[in-house]
Amino acid sequence: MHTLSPPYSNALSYLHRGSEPTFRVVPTRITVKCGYGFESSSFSQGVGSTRTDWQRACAILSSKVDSQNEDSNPAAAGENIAAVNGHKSAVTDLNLVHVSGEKTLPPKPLTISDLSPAPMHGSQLRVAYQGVPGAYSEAAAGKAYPNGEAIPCDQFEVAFQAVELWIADRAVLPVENSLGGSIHRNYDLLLRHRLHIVGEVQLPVHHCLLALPGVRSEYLTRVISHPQALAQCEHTLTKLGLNVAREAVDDTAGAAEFVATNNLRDTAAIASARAADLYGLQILADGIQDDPNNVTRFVMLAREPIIPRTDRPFKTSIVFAHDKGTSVLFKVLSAFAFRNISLTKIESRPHRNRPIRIVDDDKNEGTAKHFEYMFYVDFEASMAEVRAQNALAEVQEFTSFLRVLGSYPMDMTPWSPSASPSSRGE
Ligand SMILES: O=C(O)C(=O)C[C@]1(C(=O)O)C=C[C@@H](O)C=C1
Repeated sequence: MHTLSPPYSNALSYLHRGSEPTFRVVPTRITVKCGYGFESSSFSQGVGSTRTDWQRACAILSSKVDSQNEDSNPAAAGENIAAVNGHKSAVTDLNLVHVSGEKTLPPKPLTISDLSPAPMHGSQLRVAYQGVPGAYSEAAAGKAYPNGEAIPCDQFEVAFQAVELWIADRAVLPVENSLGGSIHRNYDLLLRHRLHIVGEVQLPVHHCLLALPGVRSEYLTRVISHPQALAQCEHTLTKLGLNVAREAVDDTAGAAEFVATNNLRDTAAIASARAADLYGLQILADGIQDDPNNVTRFVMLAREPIIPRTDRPFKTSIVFAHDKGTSVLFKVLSAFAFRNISLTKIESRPHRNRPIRIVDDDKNEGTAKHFEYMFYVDFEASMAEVRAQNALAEVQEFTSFLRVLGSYPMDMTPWSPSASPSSRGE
């Protein structure tokens, strides 16, 4: 028998926990060594049409750029660690932030000026997302936090760390798409990091084929985009006669920006209409996703969980494993079925610590090699409901590892699929 990790170890203690930190450390002394300056873009703010424009307007939290700076400044190598007022962060593997010129100073105690109220009453939430302006993740961050300040990050992991290091207050990250399936990387990162899911947003994703002005589709030898976007448009590209090379890049808007800045007349990008505007590209084809109802589900992550409620529909996300492998799956799922709790998602990922279980057969017939999994389940109930607490108590008995990733309001916004070309009079 094992115990649930806080704050779910005891349903009552969970219910009585504060939902948001009352105070937070303001990272005024944290700098992001990205070479672009340290202003971040706001959702309401235009970012210009070229990379240079938006580089001026925002910083990408980039581990890559930081390591380039390291090369040019050998004295700083090995010192690129996160710090607030000289207090080093526990996380040192990504060179996310660097405090310059303070190498010899001992850590200073935090003072009252390092603390300020959580950004709940007027001040802007800083929301990390992966990609560059024009990415769907930026739109999802805007839907989740309409008055938030968008902070682009070059990798999913950087977005997680931005929240852990108080550079951002929330991260908004994709977990699954209705056509392309799960974004496995984020499932793995949810387990590796200690952030809590505090909400979800579902974003209709409407893809366009973008190219430089004047380029015709006959000239194209390559289409580039995020692998999910390429998967979501696979059949339509073929129907359009675009049997050209398809190459994966980090994000859809990054693909558009790459075509524009490198003046590539033989390459098209799959990205949003907003990316076309931002990077000065023309739309060769509109609505090229294979299904008009193409939706990506994003989760909102925070350092603290929210208090679960029962006055609106809630979802709870858990991850579990068992020493004896998949044999417990049926028992675990029956704990929900028995209480009429619907599951909305089930996903399995390789068990990180023990991906294979070797079992020698008693009858000397050989050795079975079982793959081991972590199971991720989303169910439609709030942790404030007794039936959910009882179900988890039962799941706990059947599993050797169980963690509640979050209990959060379901996205119930009215369905509005992205506008099709015909509905826009084209
Ligand atoms: O590349 C982007 O624009 C993203 O925001 C990433 C992403 C994803 O990871 O699935 C988000 C939504 C779409 O499904 C396509 C790509």
